[in-house]
Parts: sequence; structure tokens; C-alpha cells
Amino acid sequence: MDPPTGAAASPPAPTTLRRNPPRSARPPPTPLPCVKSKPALSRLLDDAASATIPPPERLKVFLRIRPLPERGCGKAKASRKPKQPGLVCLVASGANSVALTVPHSKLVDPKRGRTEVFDGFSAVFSPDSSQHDVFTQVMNPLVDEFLGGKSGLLVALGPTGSGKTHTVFGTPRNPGLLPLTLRQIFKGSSKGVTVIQPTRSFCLSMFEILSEGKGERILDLLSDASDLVLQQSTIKGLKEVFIENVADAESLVSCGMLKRSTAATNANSKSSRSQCIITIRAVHESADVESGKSLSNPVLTIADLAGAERERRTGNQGTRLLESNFINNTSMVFGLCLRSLLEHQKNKKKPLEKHFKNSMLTRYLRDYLEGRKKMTLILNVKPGDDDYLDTSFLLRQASPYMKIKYTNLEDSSDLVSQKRTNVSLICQENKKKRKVHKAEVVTVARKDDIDKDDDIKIAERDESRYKFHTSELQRISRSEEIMKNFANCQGFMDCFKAVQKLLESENAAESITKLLRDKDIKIMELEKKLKGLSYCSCKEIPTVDDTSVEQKDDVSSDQPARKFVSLSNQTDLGSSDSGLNNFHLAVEEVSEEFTCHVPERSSVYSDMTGEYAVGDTSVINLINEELSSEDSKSEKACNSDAFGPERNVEKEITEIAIQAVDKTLARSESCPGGGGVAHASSDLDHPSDQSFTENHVLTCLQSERTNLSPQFIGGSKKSPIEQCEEMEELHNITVEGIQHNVDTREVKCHSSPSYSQQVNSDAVDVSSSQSSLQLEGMGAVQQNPEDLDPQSGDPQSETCEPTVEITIVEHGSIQPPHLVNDHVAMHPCMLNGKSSTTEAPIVPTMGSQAERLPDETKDISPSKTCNRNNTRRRLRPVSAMMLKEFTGPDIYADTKREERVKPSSDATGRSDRLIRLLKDM
Ligand SMILES: Nc1ncnc2c1ncn2[C@@H]1O[C@H](COP(=O)(O)OP(=O)(O)OP(=O)(O)O)[C@@H](O)[C@H]1O
Repeated sequence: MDPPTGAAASPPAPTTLRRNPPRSARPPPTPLPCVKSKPALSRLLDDAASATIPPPERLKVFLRIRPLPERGCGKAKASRKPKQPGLVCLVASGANSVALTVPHSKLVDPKRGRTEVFDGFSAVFSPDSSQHDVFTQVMNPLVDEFLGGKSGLLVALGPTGSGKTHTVFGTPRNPGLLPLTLRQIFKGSSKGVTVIQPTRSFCLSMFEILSEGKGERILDLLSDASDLVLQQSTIKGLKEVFIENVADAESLVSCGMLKRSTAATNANSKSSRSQCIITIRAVHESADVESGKSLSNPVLTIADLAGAERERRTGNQGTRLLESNFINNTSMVFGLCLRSLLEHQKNKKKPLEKHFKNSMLTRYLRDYLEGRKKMTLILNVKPGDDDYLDTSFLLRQASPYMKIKYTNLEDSSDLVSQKRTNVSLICQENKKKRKVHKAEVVTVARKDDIDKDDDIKIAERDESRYKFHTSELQRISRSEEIMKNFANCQGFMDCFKAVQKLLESENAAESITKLLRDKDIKIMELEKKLKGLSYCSCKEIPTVDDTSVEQKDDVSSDQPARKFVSLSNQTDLGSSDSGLNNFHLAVEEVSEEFTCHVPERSSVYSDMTGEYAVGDTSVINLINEELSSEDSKSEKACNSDAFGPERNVEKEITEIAIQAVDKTLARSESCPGGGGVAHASSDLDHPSDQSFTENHVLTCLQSERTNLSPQFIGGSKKSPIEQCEEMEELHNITVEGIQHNVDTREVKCHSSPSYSQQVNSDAVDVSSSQSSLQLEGMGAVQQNPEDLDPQSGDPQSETCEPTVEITIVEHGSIQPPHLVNDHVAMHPCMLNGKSSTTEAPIVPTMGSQAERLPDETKDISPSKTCNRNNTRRRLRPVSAMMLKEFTGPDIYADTKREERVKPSSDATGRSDRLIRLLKDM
């Protein structure tokens, strides 16, 4: 055995001055006796108590200083030089203390050295201490307790290359603590106090915890089995080999050491890469018969931890570096557990942290790390200056562990009862914790599970809680997603609703707009009707105006004459009173219109400007003169007879108009532009023009008969209802008949020269015989085959004149043929010298049908289009007049309306006169 280490074996004292006293190396001051303060009785009791109750056992911490490495040790053989005395930083200053001196290379101020004394160790072994010395002081107490039935643990700590493996295992020549322990076990108690029962056997197991990537694994060093599983503090599947003698045991250990993971580093040629744990379990084959108690199975555990490594020193890379991390982490966790235990013992309020969970080693050694079993630490340090940091770190870290006390050591004699006691103690402690931390339900619940037997339940509970929280988190995240989607959908729905509302509002706006348009249209129609009514009420005979305008359309420059003609019609159909008034208004209107048209005509007909202006003005003057002279007569006649004088006024007005027009024409014939008459007649030569004119007139009648009716009837002084009925019947019948006749004639004019017979037959079918005669006469005159152009087949210009004349005369008065000629000649188209037969029919039809105008008047000068708007509605009364003149007697032939027919008899008379005129022509 090695000689016990002592002060003689320690290196020489450092030469550096101790400027700073050691912190905790000094023993605590002995309390001074206070005789006066305590009575004698109490002092006696204290002494007795101190004598009977030993102080609580503390954690034993031994310090072994390895000798300086020799030259050529490991990979660092070349780099390491033999240490010279005085180059060490750590020396044993006492049996229980060491002095750590800061090397000069580490000093900030080289002149100022600094030495730290670490005291309180159970023993300090100098570099020259033998293995036996270490075993005697470190391992014998543990072996004795083990053999006495108590479990114990020895852990070798220290940086790499500090001699841990050497201390534990040693060499064949210089065996370490484990071989010595085995020898001691089989030898028996060193002191001979306790004799091991022959019935007890021992089992040896050996395994290592090494890193596997970033994890850990347990490897059985005594078997070839696969990885072991750590459950609580028990390793499942660990092989335990019964050892019967020291040789077998040492053989097993030797085999295990061969399997241990080691590697060469810059710090150690055979550096341990794993935590190696050897357990010796004592197995009692029979119970203690005398005591009647089942003997416990103590376990003696020896752990050779891998030393902490500094990367700079080791130069590890790759796998070695991972191993270094694992080693350092395990060492750190081990130290944290001890520190936590120490803190907890110092301050009970501080919870015992569960750092043991962070590594397999600490989990396996939980009972020891939590102070329930005895543990002994042996710190291996290197004294060289180069190892100052490692040494200093270990001393600073592990020196406080010696303060750890064992107050709740388990009864090794009865493991079952000890376990129950432990459980009860832990439960009591947990109850206290529950009372203190009632509010912290979760933490308290977790603290309730300190009992190691409940670890499975804790794990299951944690797992269930984890699953529950995971499911809750998933549910919450799903709910959040749903809410987000719903929010998006809600926003989309809001947008959609807003769009729908917009569409609805747009639709409503459109419908309202349509309604407004309809209302506007209705309002405009009503306004038109109102204007028409007001116009009728003002002039009493609206047809007069229409007639006059129609003539104005035909010949714009002949408006004064047409006014008179219309006025004659008006007086013929209207009342005498209103007729006179309207006559004045018409005269004024004629004068105004004439004045307004003068520039237009002058611009268009430049060669006729002066004459026409003079002629028209003279006509107006003549009309005014005649009106002024005849005004008084008309008023008297109107007052005397409601209907009779109307005829007189009509005749008078007609005569006045004829006279005025005659005068005008007489003047115009004398002018150079008078040739326009013949020219105009030539434009109307074509029979189709006649038919076209009539056709348009009838078309106007069809389209505007509702408007014509009140106007037309308004002049007959009938009740509104009667007038409406009469006019409706009149137009419904006459329009169809005349339309048919005119269409027939139009066709006949272009197709066959014998069309007159057909026309006659149609006329007989539709209208009365009288009207048929008129139509026949017209047709005979218009479409006499003899009058047709021999070349083109078209009727010559002369044949058209009566037709035009008839049209004008039928308006209410008999007019001389020259008036008609003049009427036609005044048409701008004629005056422009356009002799095209296709343009001639435009004269009466320009305003009758707006739809035909664009096609039919493309070649018409702009001056012609100026009057189109006015000519539209002013042809209607003319047609109406014609209808009344030609069809009135036939329509009113009904016996029930004999009285109504009476007024039409006058028209019949006029028709007769018209026919006679035609015949005369
Ligand atoms: N007290 C001692 N007397 C003689 N040699 C020693 C002593 N301590 C250690 N050694 C030698 O130092 C070298 C390293 O020792 P050891 O392998 O035991 O260190 P270690 O702390 O186990 O290192 P690691 O943690 O890397 O395994 C070994 O060759 C060993 O023989």
C-alpha cells in the first residue's frame, strides 16, 4: 500500500507572498464560553446533548494532487517539459487545505502575487501520496459502511489527465481504490469490528455512460449486450456478476476496463471518454433469523468521471469535440445538483432543483445527489502552472460541497422501510409545500411528484398534459385560423353585401331614372297637348295654323298667301269671333314669318331677292289693308250669326287672300324669276309626285289623327265628346279608304295607263259616290294616259297642276289656278332649278314623314331642310281638310248623325265647286 499522504509528501511552499488571507481555509473560531449567560443546568444539558447526538455528517471531499507529469507522457510528451519545483500553482498547505497560487503568467501585476488557500477538505493528498493512503482515508469508511449494510458512493472528479482513472483503477502494480476495495471486501473489515456474514454474496456490475451524437447511452462493460435503459435509478438489463473472490472481481474489472471508451487527446494519451460506474452490491442470501428482519442489499458505487476538458488544451475536433461537450455537460450537471442541494440545505425555502434530469449520470445517482445516501468526493487536480485554470475552477466549484450535510440519510439496514420513510418524508415535505404554494397550482402539483416512485405517473401525467396542451394549442390555432378565415369571409361578405346594395341602389336609380324619363315624356306630351290646346283655344281653329304652315313648307316665300288660305279655312270651320281674332293673329304671324324668311330667301334665291321681298311686303300690306277695312264687317257678321257669317267671313277672307296673292303673283310674273312657276310645275309633272304627296298626307293623317281630331273638330263648334267621336270615325274610315285609293293610284300611275278604272272601283268601295267622283276626276286629270310623257311614260307637268290645285283649294277655299302655280313655284326646290322628278314630290312630303327624309332628301339643299321641322305637322290639317271634304258626307250619312252631317254639306258644296274648277281646268 502506498504510504499515507501527509505534509511531508506535499510540495514545497510557494514562494509567492500571501497577500490575501485564505477565504475559508481557516477553521471557524471557537465560541467563547459564556458562563454568565447560561445557567449551569442548561450548560449541563447542552453538553449532554452534544455528547449524545453527533453532529450531522457532512459530505466528504478529498483532494488529491497528482504528481507533475513526466516527460514523454501521452501526446504531450514532446511539448511537456519536466516541471521544476516552484512552477506549481497548487500545494497542500495543511492536512485539509491547499494553497493555490496564481502563476506569474496569469498575474496582471507580476510584482503582486496572489495565493488562495482552500481549507476544509476531508484530506489533501499530495503528489507523492500512495494509492493506499487514498484508499485508507477515502475508501475504507465507505467499505466499512457498505459491509455494514449501507450504500455509498465514491466519485472521482477533476480535469482531464488529473489522475482520476489512476486513482480509481490504478495499475497492476499500483492498484487503485476499486481493487483495494474488492480486496477489502473479501478480506473482511479492516478493523475487525464487523464480520461479513458468510451467507452474503456480492455482485459486480460495470457500465459506462457515453455520448452518442448529441445524446447519451449506457453501455454494459461486462457483457456484449446492447444499450442499456435507465429507468429512474435502475438500469434495466445491466449485467451483475457475482464475485466470489478478489481475483474474479479484478478480472472482471480488467475486462471492463478494456471495453471502456478511451481516446488520446493532447491532455491525456488515454483519456476517458465516458463516465464509468462500478457497482458492488451485497446480496444477503438469508434473512437475519435472530432479528427477524430482512437484510438490506447495500450498494457500493464507484464512479470514474471523465474529466472536464478545455478545447484549447485538448484540441478535440469532430467526435472528440462532441465527447468533450458531453463530458463537460455531465460534469456541470453533477456540480449543479450538488450546488442545488447545498443551497437547499442552506435555505429551505429554495427548492431542490431537479438538475439530475439533465444527464443519465445524475439521474442514476439521484439519491446521492439529493443527500439521501452518503457520497464521497475525491478531487483530482494537477498542480502545474499550466493547469491553474482547471485547478482553480475545480477548487472553487467543489470546495463548497464539503458543507453539504446528510440529515435525511436512508436506513440502509432496511431498504423497504427506508424507502417508505423516504416517501413519507417527501410527502410531508410536499404537503408543506402545498400549503405554502396553494396559489401555484401547477407548480405545486409538479412538486408533489418528487417521489421517485411516482416518476412514471409524473411522466404519464406530463405526457397527458403535453398531449392535452398540444391538442389545446392545435385547437386554438385551428380556431384562430377559422376566425381569420371567417373574418376574411366576413369582410368578403360585407363587400359582397355592399356591392349588392350598390347594385340594388343602381337598379333603383335606373328605375327612378326611367320613371323620371317616362314622367318627363308624359309631361312633355302633356305640355305639347296643353300647348296644342292652348294654341287651339287661342286661335280656336288649330288646323288653320297647320294648313298655313303646310303651305309655308311647300313654298316658303308664299307664307302670307298661305296664311290667308289657312285663315279662310279657319273661318270656314271655326267660329266667327275667334276667326276674326285669329285672323289678326295670323296676319301678324304671317308678317313676322315673312319678315323672318326674307333673309333666308334672299340668301337662297339671290336672283329673286328684291322682287320677292317687295312682293311679299306688298302682300302683307294689302292683307292688312283689306283686313282693316273688312274688320268691322266681320265682327258684325260674327255677332249676328254663329255659323252663317262664318261662311261670309271665309269667303271674304278668301277673296282678300286671293286678291293679295293675285297681286303678288302679277308682280312676280313680271320679274325675271317668274319662270320659276313653269319650272315648279314641271317639277310636279310626274304623277307619282301627286300620289306621293297624297300618300304622305294620308300617312300623316294616320299617325297624327288623334292630334288632328280635336283641332279639326274644334273648328266645327261641337261639343268635345261629339267632336272626338266624329273625328275618330271620320279618320278611321276616311284614312283607310283614301289611303287605299291613293296607294292604288300611285301604283297605277307607274304601272298601267288604265289605272283610272281601278281607282274608280276602289273609290266606290271605300267612300261615297261623291268622293269617288272627285277622286275619279282627279285621277282622270292626273293620270290621263294622254298626258303621260311619251318617252318615259310619266305624266307631263301640266297634268300635275290640277292635283296641286285641288290640294290647295280643298283646304277651304277655291283658289285660282295661278295661285297654285305660284304656290308651287315658290318652293325652294323649284326655285333652285332642280327639275328632277324624284325631288319634286318632296314638296308636300318633306315634313310628313321624318323617316323618309334622310333617304329622299339627300340632294336637297340645306335651305330645304330648314323648313322640314315645320312642315311635319302642318300637313296634317290639310289632309284632314281633304278627308273632311271628300269623305265627310259619306261618313255622316248615318241617320243617327244627320244633324252632324249638316255642316259637312257645305263642304260637299265646296267639293262640287272644286270639281267644277277641275273640269274648267
Ligand atoms: N498520482 C499519480 N502518480 C503517478 N502517475 C499518475 C498519478 N495520477 C495520474 N498519473 C498518470 O497521469 C496520467 C493521466 O492520468 P489519468 O488517465 O488517470 O487521468 P484522468 O484524470 O483519468 O484523465 P481523463 O479524465 O482524461 O481520463 C496517467 O498516465 C497516469 O499514469
